Amino acid sequence: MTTTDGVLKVALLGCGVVGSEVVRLLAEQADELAQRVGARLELAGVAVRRPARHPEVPAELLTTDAEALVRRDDVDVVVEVVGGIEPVRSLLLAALESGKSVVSANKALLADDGATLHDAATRNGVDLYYEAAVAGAIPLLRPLRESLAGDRITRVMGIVNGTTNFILSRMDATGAGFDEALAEATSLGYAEADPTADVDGYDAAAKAAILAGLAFHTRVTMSDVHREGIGEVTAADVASAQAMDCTVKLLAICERTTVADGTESVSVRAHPAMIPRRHPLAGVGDAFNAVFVEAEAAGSLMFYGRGAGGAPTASAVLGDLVAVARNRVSGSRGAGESAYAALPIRSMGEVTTRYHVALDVADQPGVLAGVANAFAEEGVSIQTVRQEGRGDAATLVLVTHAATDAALGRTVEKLAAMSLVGRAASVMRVEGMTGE
Ligand SMILES: NC(=O)C1=CN([C@@H]2O[C@H](COP(=O)(O)OP(=O)(O)OC[C@H]3O[C@@H](n4cnc5c(N)ncnc54)[C@H](O)[C@@H]3O)[C@@H](O)[C@H]2O)C=CC1
Ligand SMILES: N[C@@H](CC=O)C(=O)O
Ligand code: NA
Repeated sequence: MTTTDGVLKVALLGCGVVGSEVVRLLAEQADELAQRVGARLELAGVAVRRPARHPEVPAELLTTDAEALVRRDDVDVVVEVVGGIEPVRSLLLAALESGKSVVSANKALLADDGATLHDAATRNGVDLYYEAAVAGAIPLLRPLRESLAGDRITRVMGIVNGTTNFILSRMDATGAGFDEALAEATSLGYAEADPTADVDGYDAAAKAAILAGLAFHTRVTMSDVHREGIGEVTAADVASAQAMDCTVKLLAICERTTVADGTESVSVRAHPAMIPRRHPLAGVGDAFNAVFVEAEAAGSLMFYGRGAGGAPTASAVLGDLVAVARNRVSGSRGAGESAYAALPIRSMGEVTTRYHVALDVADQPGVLAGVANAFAEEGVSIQTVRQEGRGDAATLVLVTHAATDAALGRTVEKLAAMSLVGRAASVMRVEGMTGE
């Protein structure tokens, strides 16, 4: 569909942190956006739950009937900044089925059931864009989908959750415990009233699923992602990381693995890990995000910036809105989903990782041999070992070479069952270290 009267009508669903900034930027930049698109972008309506709470929006645009709004014939593009699965999935499907293009910031929905939405977009010849859903303002999905479409991406690793990065940065800088750092994140407005999705890693896992799908041309959903949050990260873990010149980050890691017979699979995970301080991701502080992309021809690329917040996220939403609006003006559509590779998902147990293990041990002859034996029995090779303290307060700190996550997990279980070994003071994966 092309615009006939030089105007494209936009239905906005949701007017919270992000939506209110979309409204502001659309109004403030109306003339420039019209020049860039070749048509004026006008709000057809703004669906909210409580109209009285939105004095910033002209009253005649506000509605509580999102369904009627997305079905209106005069609407060209639906912008969704509500969040969650339902009723949003049904609303966006209705929009796509009735020929509207969709811009969304909703990683939870895209990671849960992006395939259904993509299918509807393709069937109806319209666009589905969601740059804001991963790493907010940082242009990342379009580079994966377009700029790197001629290359072969092998790995995507990054910090994609601002709230947890702020918490871990505070724990690292001040020695604060998790609860104290979370309270500070809440008081500064980074963490939401219910920070579960951030703290428990759901937000990072959803973003990892979206990144893996785009990077490897395959379908990945939330249920394919191995997820661990940062709720268990202790001040002792952070101190342990510091002792080996590392810091703790919540990482999203998407990898393509090729085995000897040429068979390929992908692994997708989001979990806390220690990374060396010299690694570029270690220097990403506060609520910032950064993502490393490794591609065969391009080599390593790093994307850095604000992954959260109203204005930065609205920037990405408006970028998508301009892109889909331009397509409508020219009567075209952008690249749709590319999932031809249909790669199998590698289970976490098969993924190759490295562990840092700090054990409270009795400082007695034979302890080190017993510990080394537990690793050897599982075929896990130790890279470094050092002892901190003496007597009852002795701690053995080991860093392994790469081994399967399953073998490392079994090793830790064996260690925990040994009589001369007390509690494991810290067990954490290590990423970004050079060497095997
Ligand atoms: N806040 C951030 O920094 C970022 C947010 N996002 C995503 O953007 C989306 C919106 O996030 P926020 O603006 O932070 O959330 P928010 O909670 O501030 O705003 C959501 C708005 O949607 C409204 N709403 C809820 N159900 C509705 C319904 N059925 N019909 C109409 N309106 C409804 C709510 O009243 C609220 O005003 C989410 O998908 C979120 O994951 C993505 C990147 C960053
Ligand atoms: N809650 C998210 C916001 C953006 O996706 C975060 O903290 O990064
Ligand atoms: Na982005």
